[in-house]
Amino acid sequence: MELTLENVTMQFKKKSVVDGFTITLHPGIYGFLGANGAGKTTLMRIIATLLKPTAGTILWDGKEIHKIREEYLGVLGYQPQLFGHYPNFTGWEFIDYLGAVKGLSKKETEERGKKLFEVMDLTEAWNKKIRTYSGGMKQRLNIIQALLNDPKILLLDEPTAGLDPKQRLKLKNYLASISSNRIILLSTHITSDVESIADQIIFIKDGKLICSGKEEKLLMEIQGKVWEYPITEKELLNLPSNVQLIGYHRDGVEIRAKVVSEQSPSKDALPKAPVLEALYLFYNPEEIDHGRK
Ligand SMILES: Nc1ncnc2c1ncn2[C@@H]1O[C@H](COP(=O)(O)OP(=O)(O)OP(=O)(O)O)[C@@H](O)[C@H]1O
Repeated sequence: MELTLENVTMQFKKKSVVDGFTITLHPGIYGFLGANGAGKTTLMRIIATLLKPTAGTILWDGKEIHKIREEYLGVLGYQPQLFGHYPNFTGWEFIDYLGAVKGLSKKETEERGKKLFEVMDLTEAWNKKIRTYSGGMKQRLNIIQALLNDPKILLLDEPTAGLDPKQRLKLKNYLASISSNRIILLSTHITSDVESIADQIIFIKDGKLICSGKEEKLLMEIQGKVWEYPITEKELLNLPSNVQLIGYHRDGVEIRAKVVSEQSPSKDALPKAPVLEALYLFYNPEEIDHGRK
């Protein structure tokens, strides 16, 4: 089971928003990390065959996906960021309808749908009209429809948006439990969404693959470069460009800053363990908010 992206490129008005993306995916969870506008959604839409790339190919077990589109869509589940639900359908009617569209029998839809409503904490709302759903409820219905056909390739575009911490955890655990025999690509810009569940991390920036691999391996990049130290308010607002702020907290009158820096930023700096958020900020330094706690 293998999904291969070869030099996938997408240009809009001659601007490459996905640029020579090459990677091979195997069963497991891939945390797809990148800032807003990095190209995650565009690449997912290309993998879902909704967009045809300007250049490059995607192969599912060696076959070009557009040549086997019908077969390919049968193994694909896609949760887009925005999803046009039918407001006058109940949650269940919507899933029942999509089950038919996906070619499932009534029995299959009922069995899988029921289980997924439970997993997504939506059982109590199954018979309510979608127009009465909150944003988070619609998101959970959106995830249910992606999982309905028991897909071998599952594309989740910021699935945790609108979910509370308990629902996030439940979703994480569920994805971990089904990941051994399917490829799950989960896009997010929130590193904690994929920490501890992703088998591999993929970083995208400006449409380009920055790096990919196991979290521990990628963290080697910032090994020995994460520091914490006391800092004044003025210093905090005027950090040198080679010192990247990850966060800070106030401890009484003292402010303690956490940074990524090649060299120790202060004689009082203590080395800290590298974490995924630090690596994300290392690749996206312009995102650092100096006013953030
Ligand atoms: N149809 C389009 N026409 C022109 N530009 C587009 C189109 N779709 C996307 N873009 C641009 O491509 C870039 C990548 O967008 P994309 O939505 O793929 O990023 P993203 O990583 O998913 O971001 P987000 O986390 O905000 O969803 C952005 O600059 C966006 O404005």
